[in-house]
Amino acid sequence: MCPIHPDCDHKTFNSPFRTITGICNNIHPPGHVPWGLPKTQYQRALAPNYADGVWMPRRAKNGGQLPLPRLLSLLLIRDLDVPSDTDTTFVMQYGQFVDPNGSAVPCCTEDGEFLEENDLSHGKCIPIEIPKDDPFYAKFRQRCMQFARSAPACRTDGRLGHVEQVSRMNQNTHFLDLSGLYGSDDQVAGELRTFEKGALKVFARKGYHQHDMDLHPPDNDTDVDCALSKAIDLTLTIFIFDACTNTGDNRVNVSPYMVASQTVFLREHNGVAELLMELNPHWGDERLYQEARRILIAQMQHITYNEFLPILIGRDKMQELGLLPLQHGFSRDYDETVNPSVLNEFAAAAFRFGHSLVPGKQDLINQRRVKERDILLRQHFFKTTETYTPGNLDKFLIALATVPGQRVDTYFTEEMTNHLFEEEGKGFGMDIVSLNIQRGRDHGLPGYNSYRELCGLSRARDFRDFLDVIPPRIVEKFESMYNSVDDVDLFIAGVSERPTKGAMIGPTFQCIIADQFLRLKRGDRYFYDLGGQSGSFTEEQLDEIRKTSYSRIVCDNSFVQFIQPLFFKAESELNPIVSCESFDSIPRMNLYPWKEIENSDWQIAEDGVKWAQNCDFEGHDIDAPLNLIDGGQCGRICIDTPGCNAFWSKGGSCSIKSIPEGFRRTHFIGGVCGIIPWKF
Ligand code: HEM
Repeated sequence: MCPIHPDCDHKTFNSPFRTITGICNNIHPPGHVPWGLPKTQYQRALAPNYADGVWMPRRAKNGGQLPLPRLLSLLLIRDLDVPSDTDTTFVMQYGQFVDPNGSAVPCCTEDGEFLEENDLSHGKCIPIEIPKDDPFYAKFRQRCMQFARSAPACRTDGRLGHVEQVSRMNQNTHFLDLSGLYGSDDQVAGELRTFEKGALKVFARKGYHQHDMDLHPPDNDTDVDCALSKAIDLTLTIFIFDACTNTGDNRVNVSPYMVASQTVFLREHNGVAELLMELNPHWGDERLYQEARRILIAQMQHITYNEFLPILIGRDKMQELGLLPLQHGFSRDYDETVNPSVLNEFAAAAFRFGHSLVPGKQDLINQRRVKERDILLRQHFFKTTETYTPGNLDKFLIALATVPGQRVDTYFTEEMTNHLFEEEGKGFGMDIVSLNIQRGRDHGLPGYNSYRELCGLSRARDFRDFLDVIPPRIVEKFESMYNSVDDVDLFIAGVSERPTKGAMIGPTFQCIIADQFLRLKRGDRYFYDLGGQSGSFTEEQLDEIRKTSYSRIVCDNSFVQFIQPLFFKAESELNPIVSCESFDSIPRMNLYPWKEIENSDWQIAEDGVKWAQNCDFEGHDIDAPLNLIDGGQCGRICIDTPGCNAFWSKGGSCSIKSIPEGFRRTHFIGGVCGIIPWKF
């Protein structure tokens, strides 16, 4: 049975707060599946290419087999350290963090052989064949690498036809909404909350500065295989039976770097909720939680578009698509016809560029910038124990800002290509490159050549036509492996492209990723800098949000004392290491614009906006929308006129362009900007 999604009611639609599941973000016709909800299908940039037109993985153009993914990986991928001159390891880590997006199906025998056909009757397996003479796996006698097909999604159009996927991993909403921190369904979201003072649950350590030592609470009930903890801190071993942390998304446990980068957001949420309570003692838990969540999501979106994307896709591309954040005022970019859902090409290929950046070791670097030690990735997949040792989280954070990042290329660490998710004592794991290539075929992604055309490059007729963006030594190998230029897999060709000027990635991945982030902006009615919406901030609030940087979040939520203002960029003359106390260099958001005037008539109900039944307002002569003010009063709100000189009055007009004496500027429900008499 396909899930039935409730239609959106008026109240939720007009709430200043986005829902946990993403429902009500888009306007959608009754009966249609709303866009961007958890466990709904990816959308596609190009129609799929399945061997049978429905679900069979893609085959070569001549109907034959495509080259074995592991052979491609062996031939094309090397483990070489190619550090970036300009960027830090954090670019990699943040990518994994924003990536907007079951039980394991056994597809191989315990001994690494293929299961009998009969045992594969569930049809979910397309295990990856390992060549007999594989230079690595042969010594372990492995011929079969686990690979379960992604689950088919219920099609949102309710029609029969080719299969669309709902990823095994992507249980989140499609939006950039920190669902990894807050959860994507109401039950999980509830489990993560304390229901007191708007706070999220933490594993609190006593005796330290408040929040600075809080960690994600341990989770003993997770479906990922987290190793038993041997936490060094004795007080911890009492509580932690299992080293998994409980968050909105289990993937946070994948490595200590990932845990460290998310923990600061957890602490930031609780810090913001606490400050909001000081400013607005009359707010209850729900209001504090929702407001803090709204601010946190805005901060994350700002960091993504202001700090991360310009490095990844380049400023020119951002400029071309109008993706660079505004310096002042509101954006008007929301377009209800834009589907924000994640593109299949993005999830199954392009955004996996990050796997090329993953370092083989994760470092612990202290405040004096001295490396204390490093840990090998293969020993730390899903083992977050290291982050529980006091002081280590700060050391991982400093390492993320200090160790040069890798480049996007065909150099991948062996930790990912031979030892991915290695179990203790086995000596081998899986190969991410093989998985990614196989995943693209599983999802029926057309070959690289089709995406070249989509992205404005010429459609290749001959392998030599790839030379415009791919180095000759790789093109030669493609030619030796693939029968036709149309057969080349998107993932492997994408990471092989030379980066576009000013970007980290080549033109094809750049085009797919840029399109995705355009959709995530234009298709999100709650995007942080959007004006005129129920979820809009006031201009003053927005100015504060724009001060956010990842460095400030780290400074405020860890013991890190010195950092460069641009966390994603290596330390340099223009980006020198400064004290966290230096608010000129690393500005801090001020929450004062969230202070609400206290007057019973104006209070916002706990659950957001409380609308009255009718609003019949006589004699309106200006084009300000009629609105119902909380408490049931009928009035008029001018929506963000330039300079925020809007005016609300019970019976007057809305045409006043400057703030008259005796009035002050404030914000109303839903973040609409206006002015009110001082006496309020
Ligand atoms: C320690 C680091 C990482 C590990 C161990 C890891 C591992 C994995 C694995 C095993 C998969 C599923 C492969 C499959 O069966 O199809 C996956 C998917 C993916 N990874 Fe990573 N990854 C890491 C870092 C990253 C980074 C840095 C990025 C991006 C910058 C990234 C982006 C993605 C995306 C977009 C997917 C597809 C998700 C989906 O289908 O919903 N990963 N990763």
